[in-house]
Amino acid sequence: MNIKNICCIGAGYVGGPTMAVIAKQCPNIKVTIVDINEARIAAWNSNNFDALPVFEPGLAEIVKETRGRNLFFSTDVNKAIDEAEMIFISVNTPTKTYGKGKGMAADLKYIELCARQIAQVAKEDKIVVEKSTLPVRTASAIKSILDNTGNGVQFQILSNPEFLAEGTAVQDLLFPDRVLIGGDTATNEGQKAVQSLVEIYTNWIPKAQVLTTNLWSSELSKLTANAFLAQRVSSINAMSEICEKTGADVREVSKAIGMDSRIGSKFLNASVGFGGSCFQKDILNLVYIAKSYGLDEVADYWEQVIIMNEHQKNRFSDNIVKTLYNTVSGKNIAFLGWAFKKDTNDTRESPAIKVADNLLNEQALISVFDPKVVEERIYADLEYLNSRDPQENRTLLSVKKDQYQACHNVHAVAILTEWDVFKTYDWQKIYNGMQKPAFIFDGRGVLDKTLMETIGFTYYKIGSGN
Ligand SMILES: NC(=O)C1=CN([C@@H]2O[C@H](COP(=O)(O)OP(=O)(O)OC[C@H]3O[C@@H](n4cnc5c(N)ncnc54)[C@H](O)[C@@H]3O)[C@@H](O)[C@H]2O)C=CC1
Ligand SMILES: O=C(O)[C@H]1O[C@H](OP(=O)(O)OP(=O)(O)OC[C@H]2O[C@@H](n3ccc(=O)[nH]c3=O)[C@H](O)[C@@H]2O)[C@H](O)[C@@H](O)[C@@H]1O
Repeated sequence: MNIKNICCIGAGYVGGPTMAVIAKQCPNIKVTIVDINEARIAAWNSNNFDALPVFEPGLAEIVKETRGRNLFFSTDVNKAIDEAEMIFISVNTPTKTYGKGKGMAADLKYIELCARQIAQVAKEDKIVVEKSTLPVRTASAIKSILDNTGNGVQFQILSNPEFLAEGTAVQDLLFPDRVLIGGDTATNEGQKAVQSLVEIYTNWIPKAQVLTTNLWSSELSKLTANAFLAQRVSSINAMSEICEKTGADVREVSKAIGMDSRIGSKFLNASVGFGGSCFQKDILNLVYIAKSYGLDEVADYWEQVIIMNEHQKNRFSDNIVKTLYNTVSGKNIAFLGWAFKKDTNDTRESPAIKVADNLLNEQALISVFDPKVVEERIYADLEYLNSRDPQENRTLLSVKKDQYQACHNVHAVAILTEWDVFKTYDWQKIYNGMQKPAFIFDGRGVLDKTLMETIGFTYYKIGSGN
């Protein structure tokens, strides 16, 4: 089946970039991205390309090229569903904050609402594609909702999880390691639906990299990939603590083990902890699934990845307090970076939030500078934790327009995100403006130790034992 009209429900970090790249690579397909969030759609439609809702290198150029040609953003969800032959569901699937599975299971209410809306609106056969990350076997729940409308419309469900990482989304979408498509292997219709999605991707991706599986393998592979990636970060972070006690350097250890081709060199950067909207959520979801099948040892094994990550964030703030003579009350600490990684404005589950919260509990005064994150986002992140009165957050923490303002007169600088630009700052100037002794706590290992110590800083680098 030659697809000509696609719709994507959810104009977020995944829906926006993913569909923009499909529109770019398939000029003959009309792609409409819909969302109930009017402000988000207005921002996608804005002519201020610096203010698109998602900042990703290269994305604004693609939106400029395709928007109005074959890429459209709209709040008219029903119309887009009605017109599309293939509907991607790319809505959020956060950790449940209520009821059964609270704090662990994925909240599928947005997915279910989409399925019900598709069921209600569709008058012709449709292919429904799970783009969101979902618990294994969700496709059967979606199918059950869609098949019980009684209007005779036939639906095929595909699983097509997204593996892009933020900050490199466009490159990841243009040159993915693989694309995964799961479908119904038992019927011809199921396999035809799989092929129609394969045909879309093979417009720019070599066929050998488009992998097809059954639905459940596809759904579970996404959770598995994120669990393995997060596990690597927790594993190297665990080693970073041993390095600090023993005089080893975690960067040397990473290099040494990464040269073993069985281990590989990627994803071995020790850090103040992993963040992002998905690693924690997806592992918690995996833990919940394992528990629900009575697989307690499996659940405990994966839960340890999260426990280690929490420990890494807490030990970073504990170390700041301990080094600053066991109290930070009334002391000024600059945060460079708030995003959960470089090259994104996304702050979801950023380790900076937890580290700030810990230090605010100790009555520190924090000034933050991040090249891409806006002030209100930072306050919203803190307010979400509900640790103190929102006004108190605004009194204790201020957001600065540049790095020199943020670091002026502070006792310590903490680096929370690995923005490349931090390396280019005039660190002598920063040192001159600070209280002495001047401390740097480099939670991402981005600065040069020798240079910092020559300037006069007392410099702590995560995972460095000397
Ligand atoms: N953020 C990332 O880098 C990645 C995320 N994922 C997965 O993709 C999914 C989406 O994630 P994000 O794009 O980050 O979420 P997001 O929160 O940025 O975007 C989701 C959008 O869906 C909209 N939405 C929710 N319910 C809707 C409905 N019924 N009708 C219309 N719009 C609706 C929301 O208003 C929101 O704009 C999640 O399952 C996530 O786990 C997968 C790979 C990467
Ligand atoms: O499902 C998702 O949402 C996505 O989750 C991650 O992508 P993302 O969270 O955008 O970014 P990563 O590059 O994976 O970084 C996640 C966190 O781990 C940290 N990290 C990563 C690598 C590393 O070596 N060390 C480290 O601390 C990063 O700083 C960041 O806080 C996966 O890499 C994507 O494949 C997946 O699609």
